[in-house]
Amino acid sequence: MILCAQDINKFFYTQNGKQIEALKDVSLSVRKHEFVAIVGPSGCGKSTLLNVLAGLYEPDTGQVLINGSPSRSSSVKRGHISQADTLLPWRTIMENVELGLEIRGMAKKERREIAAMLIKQVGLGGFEKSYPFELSGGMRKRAIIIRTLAYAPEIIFMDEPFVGLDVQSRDELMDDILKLWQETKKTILFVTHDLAEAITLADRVILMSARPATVKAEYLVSLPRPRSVAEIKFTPQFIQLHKRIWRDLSNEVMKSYRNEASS
Ligand SMILES: Nc1ncnc2c1ncn2[C@@H]1O[C@H](COP(=O)(O)OP(=O)(O)OP(=O)(O)O)[C@@H](O)[C@H]1O
Repeated sequence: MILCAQDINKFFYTQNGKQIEALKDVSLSVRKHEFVAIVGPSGCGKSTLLNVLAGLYEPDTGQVLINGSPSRSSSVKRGHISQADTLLPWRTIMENVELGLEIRGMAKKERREIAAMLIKQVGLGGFEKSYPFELSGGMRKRAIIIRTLAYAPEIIFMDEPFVGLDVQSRDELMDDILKLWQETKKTILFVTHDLAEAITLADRVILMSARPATVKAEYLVSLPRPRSVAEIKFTPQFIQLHKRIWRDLSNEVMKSYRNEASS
């Protein structure tokens, strides 16, 4: 196991002192090279869980181990891709993609080679000298993803990276992620509210309950790889699995509505 979370509990406090229980007794583990998607009702605690797993938030109780060491002090290189557009507007695409390598002190020639290879791999060749504002939303997301891949993290945490993209750009980006994952076999933890996205990409889908989030169920996605985003959703296995998880997810969404109505 590359990542192991045991009995995680996490609370927040609002400005008027109200306690919000975000995570309750969450335990899960992730194998090296595995692609795991986390789904659940809106507001259940998915992002909080990802941030705790990535070591960005300290849990109130429980622990997260990455390669056997506490997540916050582990030396395992990790990448984090959030919903936000985090490209630096004053740097070209090449300069953005090589940013992590530059911070780590890699020589210019070497980092340019790595960045140029990744830029070509995701079809951004020709845009090396462009600035982020000159690219479409999908192209910018691609640049963000390869900027993370450039410094070769062992494990990547992705929080709804396709938010705000149109369907076509999202599908293209999913194909890119599938291809890059197939080639690099990184360990990926991916949070999404879109079940089809989760099944298309992942080896395993973890369903979180309505808040406070606990692990409600896990589903193995044994669809063959390589996968094509355009075709996979029409296969009987995909439809069957989607129906099964959808039923369980809908129950949690209804619970979440009821909780909101009664609070
Ligand atoms: N920094 C914070 N301070 C206070 N409350 C917070 C904080 N971060 C999250 N919360 C609360 O914790 C709960 C879980 O939030 P979280 O963002 O993890 O859910 P989510 O499942 O990722 O939501 P969505 O699907 O809408 O993105 C929510 O009730 C949210 O308001």
